[in-house]
Amino acid sequence: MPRRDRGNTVIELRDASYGYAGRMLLSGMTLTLPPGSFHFLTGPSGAGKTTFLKLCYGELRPVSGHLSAFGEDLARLSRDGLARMRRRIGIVHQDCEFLDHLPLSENLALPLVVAGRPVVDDELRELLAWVGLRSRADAMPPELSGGERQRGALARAIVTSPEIILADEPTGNLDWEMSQRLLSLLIELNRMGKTILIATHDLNLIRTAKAQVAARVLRIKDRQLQLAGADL
Ligand SMILES: Nc1ncnc2c1ncn2[C@@H]1O[C@H](COP(=O)(O)OP(=O)(O)OP(=O)(O)O)[C@@H](O)[C@H]1O
Repeated sequence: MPRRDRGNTVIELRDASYGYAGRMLLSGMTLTLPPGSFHFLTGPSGAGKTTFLKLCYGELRPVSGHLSAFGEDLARLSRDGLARMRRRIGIVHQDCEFLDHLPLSENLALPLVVAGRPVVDDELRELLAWVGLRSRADAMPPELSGGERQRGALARAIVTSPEIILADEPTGNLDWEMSQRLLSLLIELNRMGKTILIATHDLNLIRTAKAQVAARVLRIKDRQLQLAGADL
């Protein structure tokens, strides 16, 4: 199926708003995420970071305004169209849930199976090695440490080669060394051309990233999405 990208936006919002049960949470959001860009999303707990990511991957739809992904208006996408769009997005969820009765390697293969794509063992092994989990392929998820789970979740998010990675507090429960390790994987993905958006509270992580990559910081404040200044 031909893709109708405009080529210069991965995610675009124009005056988009969202609220739960009639209570406005995010309003008047206007933003363009170009391909290959690197953004952080910050804001106090409860500000709406997870909600914003859910809007970006079509789990939620704006109550007003416009949101498009890869040039396609989410409001006009059919179920199939939405499923196709989601395959182009890798999501690292805050709780990085796995199916506990399947070994890590099979958890990683699941998105490929769901997408009807072949599972190539060598490629899975290579991906596991890239996130430093080569020796954990047969481990069951409950046996994994917090850092191993987060790296496993990142591997699972990118196994289908998505164009953008949305990560929700990917270093939330990690020590500083492991946070830096995860960040360096995300930076490497960005250097390969992937668009990255990371929700985080961790200002040290943002400072460390900004020393290595042209990262910009989005902040949710007073229900508005703002581009933060250079003061972080
Ligand atoms: N399904 C829902 N129904 C009603 N309210 C919700 C729902 N999901 C989230 N909220 C509320 O919306 C607000 C924003 O939640 P969200 O999880 O997006 O914030 P966040 O910035 O990611 O928070 P944190 O940093 O604590 O993870 C919170 O007040 C939350 O209670």
